[in-house]
Amino acid sequence: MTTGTPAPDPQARADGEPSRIPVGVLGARGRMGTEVVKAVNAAEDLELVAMVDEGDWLFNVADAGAQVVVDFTRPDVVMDNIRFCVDHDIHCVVGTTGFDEQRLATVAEWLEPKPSVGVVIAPNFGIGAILLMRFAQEAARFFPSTEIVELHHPNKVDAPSGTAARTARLVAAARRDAGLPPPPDATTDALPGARGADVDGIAVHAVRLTGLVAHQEVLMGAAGETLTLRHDSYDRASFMPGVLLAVREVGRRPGLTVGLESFLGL
Ligand SMILES: NC(=O)C1=CN([C@@H]2O[C@H](COP(=O)(O)OP(=O)(O)OC[C@H]3O[C@@H](n4cnc5c(N)ncnc54)[C@H](OP(=O)(O)O)[C@@H]3O)[C@@H](O)[C@H]2O)C=CC1
Ligand SMILES: O=C(O)C1=N[C@H](C(=O)O)C[C@H](O)C1
Repeated sequence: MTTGTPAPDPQARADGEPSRIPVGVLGARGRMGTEVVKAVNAAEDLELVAMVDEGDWLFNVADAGAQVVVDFTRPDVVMDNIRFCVDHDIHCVVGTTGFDEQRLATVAEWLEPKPSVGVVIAPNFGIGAILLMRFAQEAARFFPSTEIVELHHPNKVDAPSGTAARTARLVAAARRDAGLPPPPDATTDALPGARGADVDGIAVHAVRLTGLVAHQEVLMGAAGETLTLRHDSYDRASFMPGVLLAVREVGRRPGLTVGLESFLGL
């Protein structure tokens, strides 16, 4: 340990005031973007410097000096946004869904020549949802049957949800690690779609319903018993503590981080 005068903070302001992290928001007029703008404005250590929506000039975030960009846009545009930010040495916190292994590998490749840039991609910033994924992973090996039901507001563009897809992959991996065979619940005669989508061998069912926000159940079954894990986001405010944590931490986590688990010490 060294003693004496601490090294100067490269972000410290000349007037001695604590510096604030300049943040840009992509998808700023959307359901999530609106909430992020409010949360950033309310945080004393963050400064909203750019709001970009469809049709706006993406260069605004670079021109405004954003050090961190938060992206809640759409699966079909998010890759271009990340590419732009990485190229301009801007850290990214990405909540937009639609990431498969191939997309994640592409982002990791873009980051290779940029050793100081961090990108966090998390399908869900809700603490309860992250814990549900962890609990499902833990329980997976004890139950031969597992299915997932995700329930969302009717304006959601993608199905199944990014959270459900990641939960299915995590559960499937835990089952494989434990040597479990695929769930034994095949149906010989089903209308197409009735048994949900197959994500890594796990059936995922998507409900869209006016009145809902974001909800997920993981159902597990063994002889004579079931376990149901459920999480409910009743308000998009539920995602904000996780988003702000990622904004504050991403600069200290270069490279690609998938999921917020490691930021929570999980
Ligand atoms: N990780 C998490 O915790 C969460 C993730 N999500 C995910 O976030 C994403 C957004 O969800 P939500 O806010 O409900 O969706 P919205 O449709 O309400 O918001 C998306 C916004 O992005 C805008 N947009 C479209 N293209 C661009 C672009 N090229 N540049 C900048 N902005 C653009 C849209 O504009 P326009 O409407 O004009 O097209 C819209 O304002 C989804 O993928 C969703 O699944 C949602 C909740 C939590
Ligand atoms: O679109 C949404 O609303 C949500 N999207 C994310 C997902 O697809 O998992 C997270 C949350 O479920 C809300």
